Amino acid sequence: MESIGVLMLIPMNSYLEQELQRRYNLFKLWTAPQKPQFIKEHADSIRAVVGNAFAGADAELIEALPRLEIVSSFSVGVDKIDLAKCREKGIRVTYTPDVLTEDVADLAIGLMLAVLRRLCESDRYVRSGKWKKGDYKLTTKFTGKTVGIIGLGRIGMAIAKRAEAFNCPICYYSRTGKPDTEYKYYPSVLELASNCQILVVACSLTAETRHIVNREVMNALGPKGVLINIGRGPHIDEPELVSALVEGRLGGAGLDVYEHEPEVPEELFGLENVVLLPHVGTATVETRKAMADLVVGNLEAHFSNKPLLSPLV
Ligand SMILES: O=CC(=O)O
Repeated sequence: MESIGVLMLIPMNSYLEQELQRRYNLFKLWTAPQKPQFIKEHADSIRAVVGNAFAGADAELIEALPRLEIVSSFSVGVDKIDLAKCREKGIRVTYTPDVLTEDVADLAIGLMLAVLRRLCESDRYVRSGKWKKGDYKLTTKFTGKTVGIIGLGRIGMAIAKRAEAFNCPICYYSRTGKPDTEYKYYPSVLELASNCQILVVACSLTAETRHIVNREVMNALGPKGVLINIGRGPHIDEPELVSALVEGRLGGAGLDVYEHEPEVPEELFGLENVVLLPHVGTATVETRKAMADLVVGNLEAHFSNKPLLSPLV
């Protein structure tokens, strides 16, 4: 039987790579010196693409792979995949929801604590020997702060549950109110930002949610407000974020994602009210293995004509 060709776009997880290699004819795009040439050469055998939060199947790649049947993303965010094109061509799309929800929500709470209690800055204070010359200054309490969540999906809800344990009142914005929660709903992000102390971006990135946090929203959050982003960089107007922080119009920020990763605006490096992480929301050994198993499980299901485990398209 002809072995099934699977194209992996970038290196993402060695266990996933191994498992794919055991089952399929795995093409690793990043190893090719001439990528377009490589795709052309193997287009006749590639039936699946595996991407992630950084690299997905765009229209050009989809057009270049006439036998493509499925895109299986090693991520919950699918903004790098041309979903409309996949629908149009009958290409299935799977992703990795649920298995990563806890890690991302944990990290969001970690960022809130890190920014308000200045955890990273105080760690630097100890390491640099400054403690010997005097105590670190007072910080801000987290327990009881009002947390506003943009997007009350799986991850948004998991953040809300965790923040509730810190006695934080919860409010949220989403396209429509959720009848099954008692959290306070605001019909606009501006109203949400005006009524919370910590604003968290937890929605998916679409044309509608790009720059959902703009200058006006940051001004509404204000000089004591804290912005947390565990969604995608383009949710926030980044140059506006930099000026709001530099000018003191925003109280602080905890960021796991950026508009042009891995580029991070250098103006942020010297700010003690900012915590910067390198897009690690799902980056634990346990969760990455569960994500890898789901990618492989979806491909196996597809190629044995069984129902997909986590289909999106
Ligand atoms: O950013 C991570 C993901 O989308 O899974």
